[in-house]
Order: sequence, then C-alpha cells, then structure tokens
Amino acid sequence: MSIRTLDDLLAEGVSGRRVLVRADLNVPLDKQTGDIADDGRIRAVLPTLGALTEAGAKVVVCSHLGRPKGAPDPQFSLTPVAGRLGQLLGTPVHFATDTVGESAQATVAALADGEVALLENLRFNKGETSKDDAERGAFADQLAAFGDAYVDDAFGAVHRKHASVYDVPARLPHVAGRLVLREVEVLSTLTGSPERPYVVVLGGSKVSDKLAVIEALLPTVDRLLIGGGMCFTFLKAQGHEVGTSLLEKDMVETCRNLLERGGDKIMLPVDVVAADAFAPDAAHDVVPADGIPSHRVGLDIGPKTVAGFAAALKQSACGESTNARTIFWNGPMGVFEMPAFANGTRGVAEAIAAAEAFSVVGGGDSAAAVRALGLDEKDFGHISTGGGASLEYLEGKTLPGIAALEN
Ligand SMILES: Nc1ncnc2c1ncn2[C@@H]1O[C@H](COP(=O)(O)OP(=O)(O)OP(=O)(O)O)[C@@H](O)[C@H]1O
Ligand SMILES: O=C(O)[C@H](O)COP(=O)(O)O
Repeated sequence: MSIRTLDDLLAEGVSGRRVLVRADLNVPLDKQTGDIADDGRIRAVLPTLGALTEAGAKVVVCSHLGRPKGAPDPQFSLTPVAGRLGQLLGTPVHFATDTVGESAQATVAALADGEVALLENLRFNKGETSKDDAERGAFADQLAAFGDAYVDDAFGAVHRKHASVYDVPARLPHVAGRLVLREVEVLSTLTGSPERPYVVVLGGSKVSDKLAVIEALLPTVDRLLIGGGMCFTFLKAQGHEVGTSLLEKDMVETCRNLLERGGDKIMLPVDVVAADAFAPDAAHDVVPADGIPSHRVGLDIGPKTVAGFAAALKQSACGESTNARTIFWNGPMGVFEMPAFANGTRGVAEAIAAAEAFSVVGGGDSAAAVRALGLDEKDFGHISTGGGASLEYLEGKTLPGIAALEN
C-alpha cells in the first residue's frame, strides 16, 4: 500500500507542530457505573501518541464513542476516557468539553509542545456522520483547522465514510499511525495466502453483518466453525426448532445456500445451553442442537460442541498438515457477559490460544471477552481493535479511511 507513515512524519520533524490524531477510543462502558469496562482500545493507540509527544508535537486527539445522534449526550461523553488516557500516558490530558467550539479552540491554542488534548465526542456533531458531502466537509474544515498534519490511528473506524476519517485527510498532510499499519499488515496476511489449514470461528449476534464475510471466506478457508447467536439462523435453515433464540428470519434462505455451498467445511453446534429466559440466573440445561424446546432460548454452545470445535482446530486436514496453522476468530460463542453462559466462549478461546497456529481475534466484544475471561493476550498472534472494520477488510472491501490515506 502506498501510504505515508508516522515515521515519515516524524522524520520531517513535528516539534512545535499541531498533529491531529483520529483514534478509536470507543470503549465499552459499564452500564451501571459508567466506568470503562475494557481499555484495550486506549492502550492500542499509545505507541502513536507516545512517539508524537516525545518528538515535541502538540497532539490533538479526536474520537467517537457509541452512537449519539449528532448532538451532545452526556452518557456518551469522552470525559472518563480523557482520565484513563492521561493515566496510561503518565501525563494529564487537556479535555475540551466540545468538539470544535470555544472550549476546543481554547484548549488547542493553549497546548504546549509535547502535550495532549482530547476533543469531546465527534458524533456530538451532525457533520461527522452525515451522508451529505457538504455537511461533512464543513465539519471536516473545522477539525482540520486544529492540525498542521493528520494521523489516522483509528483502525476500528476505517470502514466508516465519516468526516474525521474520510474528509479530514483530504485537507491536511496525512499519514497512517502505528496501530493502523500493524492491523493492515496482519489482516493482509489473511487475505493474501494464509498458511493452511485456515480455520475461521464466527459467533456473536450480528448475523446479517457477518453473512457477507462467510460468503467471501468460503472459497479460502478449510473449516468454518459457527457458534454464538449466529448459529440459530443456520440451525433453522437446517430445519431445526430454535425456540426463542436469536433468529434473523430474513436470512434463513441465505444461510441455507451457504450451508449447501460450504458442505463439510461448515461446522455447526451439536448441543446448546438453553435457558428459560435471557437472564443471568435463568434455569438452563444442555440440549441437543436439533431439540431446543420451543419455550427456551439458546445462550451458549454446549460442551460437546466445544470439544468438537477444539478438535477441528487440531484436525482440519489440508495436504499433510493436520493442525490449523491460521485461525481467525470473531464473535463470542455465547452470552459471555453472564458467567453461566461463558463456558463456550472460554472453551473455544482456550483451544485457539493453545493451538500452534497464527491466531487473530477480531471484534470489540471478542477482544473484551479474551480479557474479561482472564486469558493471556500473548497466547494470541494478534488482537484486532476492529470489529466491523476487520470483517470488511477480510471481505476485500475498499475501506474509506484507508482509501483516503492512499490519496
Ligand atoms: N446465543 C446468543 N444469543 C444472544 N446474544 C449472543 C449469543 N451469543 C453471543 N451473543 C452476544 O453477542 C455479542 C457480541 O456480538 P458481536 O457480533 O457484536 O461481536 P464482535 O464482532 O466481537 O463485536 P463488535 O462488532 O462490537 O466489534 C455479545 O454481547 C454476546 O452476548
Ligand atoms: O466499535 C466499533 O466497531 C468501532 O468503534 C466503530 O463503531 P461504529 O460501528 O459505531 O461505527
């Protein structure tokens, strides 16, 4: 890819220059306390920010958090992120209480060399996500006024055609940050010629979002293991009763086609943990995947499925090799946030961690699950900060944020 990098910018010298950094600080917040539940995305951007502050730049960081509707909404404020970022950087972060208004202008104007400012949530402004080019462009003009150069380190947002990702780089000298480069470097090995056997494990709840990636990956993968909320639409396509489990009725026919095309490559659960209700303390049992009672909801894959998936990670024959050599995992195997339904995700994550393969975990929830379940991040080859972004990258789509850096 012909993209200028942070090192190119550092080589030009950034001391005393204002550098606008787009980061993806969209971290999960605890629903009760509002505290940061997982700070992985903040940590991931530290190498870029550290390099810039050390080189004496005035660093202006901007990000979205959640999906506010184009106006300020306190529940999506980046205030707690500014505090955590300051702790991790070991230096206070100057927080602007608006994105491009008086507070932002004063905060940026007061920055000393080597200091960091964080602007309030980009999505408090309609222009950030607008489909109207002029509206997005006008907001991008205001943002671009805060920088002499622009660094994109928001890999999780490169699939969005948003002002801070797509329009600002057209207005400023632009480079890719360390995180974006690393993500692209790793994910491109999966779209190129991954070492085989190549096994993909998919779960989570966004069924329709992920069918396109299955379509794109089917010719390349040796095995596709499907669990999580996704599996019920496939089980329905096989003609099974799924009770009140997550189901995308409109997608049943598509799943049937994928099953026909995928044949033996696709593995579905043989047992599931079915509960009386979608609740942490609901009564639950392990039932066969083709025998989910009509009043029950499937909230996790069962132990036989975990064992089968773990075995498949070891025995996906391709040529002479029988161990998976490359693994991509996106989406938890069950509702891991509730301990009673976390065993499937834990079991599969442990099998991936133990495999002698290069493993990539993609997706905000999957990465959070790895950390929440106390697994060692070092046992995985790469933990991507991108959910939708990593999937769209694997689908081979042109990502607006990457295209904007190439221009
Ligand atoms: N059987 C199930 N029924 C309902 N929800 C489920 C089930 N299994 C997993 N989930 C839920 O799926 C959610 C994660 O799905 P998602 O598709 O968003 O994962 P991700 O791709 O890792 O995350 P993101 O897209 O946010 O980066 C979790 O909150 C989990 O509780
Ligand atoms: O969580 C993500 O995948 C990124 O931060 C992008 O967020 P979005 O899906 O709300 O654009």
